[in-house]
Amino acid sequence: MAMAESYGRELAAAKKAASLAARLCQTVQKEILKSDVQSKSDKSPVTVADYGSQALVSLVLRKELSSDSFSLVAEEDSGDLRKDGAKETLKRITKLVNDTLSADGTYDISLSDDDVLDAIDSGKSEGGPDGRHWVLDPIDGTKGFLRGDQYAIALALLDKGKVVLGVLACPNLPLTSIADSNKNTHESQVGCLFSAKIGTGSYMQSLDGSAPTKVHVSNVENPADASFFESFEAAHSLHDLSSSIATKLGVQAPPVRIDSQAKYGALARGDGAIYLRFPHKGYREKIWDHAAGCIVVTEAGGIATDAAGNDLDFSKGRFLDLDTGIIVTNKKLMPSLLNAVQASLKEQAQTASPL
Ligand SMILES: Nc1ncnc2c1ncn2[C@@H]1O[C@H](COP(=O)(O)OS(=O)(=O)O)[C@@H](OP(=O)(O)O)[C@H]1O
Ligand SMILES: [Mg+2]
Ligand SMILES: [Mg+2]
Ligand SMILES: [Mg+2]
Repeated sequence: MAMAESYGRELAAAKKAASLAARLCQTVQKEILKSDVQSKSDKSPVTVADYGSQALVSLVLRKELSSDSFSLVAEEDSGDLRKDGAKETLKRITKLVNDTLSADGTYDISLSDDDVLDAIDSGKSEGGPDGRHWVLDPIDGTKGFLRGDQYAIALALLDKGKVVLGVLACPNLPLTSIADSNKNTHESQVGCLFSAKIGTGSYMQSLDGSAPTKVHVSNVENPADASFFESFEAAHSLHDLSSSIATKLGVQAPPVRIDSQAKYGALARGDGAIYLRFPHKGYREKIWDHAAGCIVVTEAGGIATDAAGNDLDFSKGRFLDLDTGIIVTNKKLMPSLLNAVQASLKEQAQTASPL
């Protein structure tokens, strides 16, 4: 087709789905009970809110778009919920989903436990380079969520392997900049919804429903004035490597540690200028941890690449196939950031003890 796709209906559906999921997560975060936390086979935490959020997003997307070719690549699956002993947890998830739907009032439906399991399992797609695939992280930053800190509901759409739209709901992110966080965290209202569609820019609105306003990455050119974000969890990124890169680049300010793809949202509106993510060797990045964040930042005028400067490739299935790490910044800082990254990686390789 010669005419460019507009993806308007899809973006509206994605915003609706992520906002409803955010509401469910907020309900759970208010009353987090220890018993709500399950441990997946890889020992990472998963809560009733992760499952509930995934079920809700899947349901809303299918209701809003009623397409036969629905494909969803999502983090969670129902395996653990189908086990003996998970009945109560499943009931709680079903109730959370139904309560959220009925409070919203758009859809006059009530889901059974089986409907919820099926909705969760609609996220088993493998993605890939052909056709359209939704990509969902029902809660990104589950550890942050459990601490009462930052987390995000991250939803994106791939079309022929490219991210064409993304939304990030960040229920605990202040509407005003977190750069000067000591100053205003107490007064500032929280709950941001970022959204981006290819070729049309990035927007932010309040999760409570204000009008969207356009956001832009920081235009800092001098690294001395730049601040950078990295994962809160040291296990998720090599903090020593980031600090060596920052020193080489001439960054003065200490890193701002923040959970989840809220980092991409904060960067897209210029709260900080650089996001560095260097997982431990052997960790494979998943597409749902970056797809939405990536388009929110690039449509705000930024760039996200791997440590070699290559664009992130979301067309390879559930994993991102990349060289070493992910770096995100504005266009002016990228060349010097890439140099500093390469130099630090080289040093690291030289000092690593030979086998
Ligand atoms: N070892 C390791 N290395 C790198 N990344 C990992 C690792 N373990 C987990 N994860 C993924 O990190 C996601 C959380 O995002 P962040 O690291 O940005 O935030 S946080 O500070 O850790 O909360 C987190 O996403 P969620 O599981 O959705 O919370 C994981 O996909
Ligand atoms: Mg997880
Ligand atoms: Mg995640
Ligand atoms: Mg998650």
